[in-house]
Amino acid sequence: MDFTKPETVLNLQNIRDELVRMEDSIIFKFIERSHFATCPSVYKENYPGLAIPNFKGSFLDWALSNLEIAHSRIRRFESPDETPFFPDKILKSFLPSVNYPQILAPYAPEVNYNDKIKKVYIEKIIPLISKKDGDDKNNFGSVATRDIECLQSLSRRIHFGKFVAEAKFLSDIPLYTKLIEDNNVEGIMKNITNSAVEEKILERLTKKAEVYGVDPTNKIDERRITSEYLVKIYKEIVIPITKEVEVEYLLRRLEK
Ligand SMILES: C=C(O[C@@H]1C=C(C(=O)O)C=C[C@H]1O)C(=O)O
Repeated sequence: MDFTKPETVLNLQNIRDELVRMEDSIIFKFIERSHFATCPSVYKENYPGLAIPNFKGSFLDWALSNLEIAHSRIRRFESPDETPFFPDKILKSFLPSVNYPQILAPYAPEVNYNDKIKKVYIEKIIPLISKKDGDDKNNFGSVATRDIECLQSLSRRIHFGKFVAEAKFLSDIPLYTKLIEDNNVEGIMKNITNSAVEEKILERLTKKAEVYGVDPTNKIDERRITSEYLVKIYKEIVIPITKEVEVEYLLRRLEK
């Protein structure tokens, strides 16, 4: 897949192959995060024990927003497959623009589910993948660093739904035009859903989790990432939000 060649990006099989490759990255990043406790203080807004001068937000927000500012200066968010968590804070790059060809509709950057991704990551994924509950004050920095890796991988995977949606729109313009004109959200959701592909993903995740395993150094009384957890995360979070991205992108597709 080459973002300077739209035909390689809007090929549905190429997109699905890229989504498969992202599974490995997400699993390994979850395993890295699983070495630490939940560390709830990392996610608390203005937590007294983690006072950050001149900043309103959580320790994670400070780390993630400042990393995104640095990455924006080296052009990360000009790439069509990258969606920032703090779009209002990123800056113009000092590198020359790559001038990627237009692949998605102009409003695509406005389809941004990162607030929801961060919320569900903190509330539902962290309790599943952390090795135990509670704060580990010596590892707040490591935890935020691992969280950022997990969040950026989840964000890229879920927002790939825009490329899937564009590829599906182009594969049957009359069908999707009618559904969009009728604001038929249910009909769009039904038509973008491919249960066979979803089933295959969940089966593969089960096998991958068994093959990759989890860190054997985790102590007996510590939580471990199981294939059930990974399947649950994809089935209840990753795939549904990817489809929400597809539907929202398509609902606006006839905008001039
Ligand atoms: C990504 C696609 O669209 C939908 C979302 C999927 C997912 O998030 O894994 C899988 C199949 C479809 O229901 C696709 O068709 O490949």
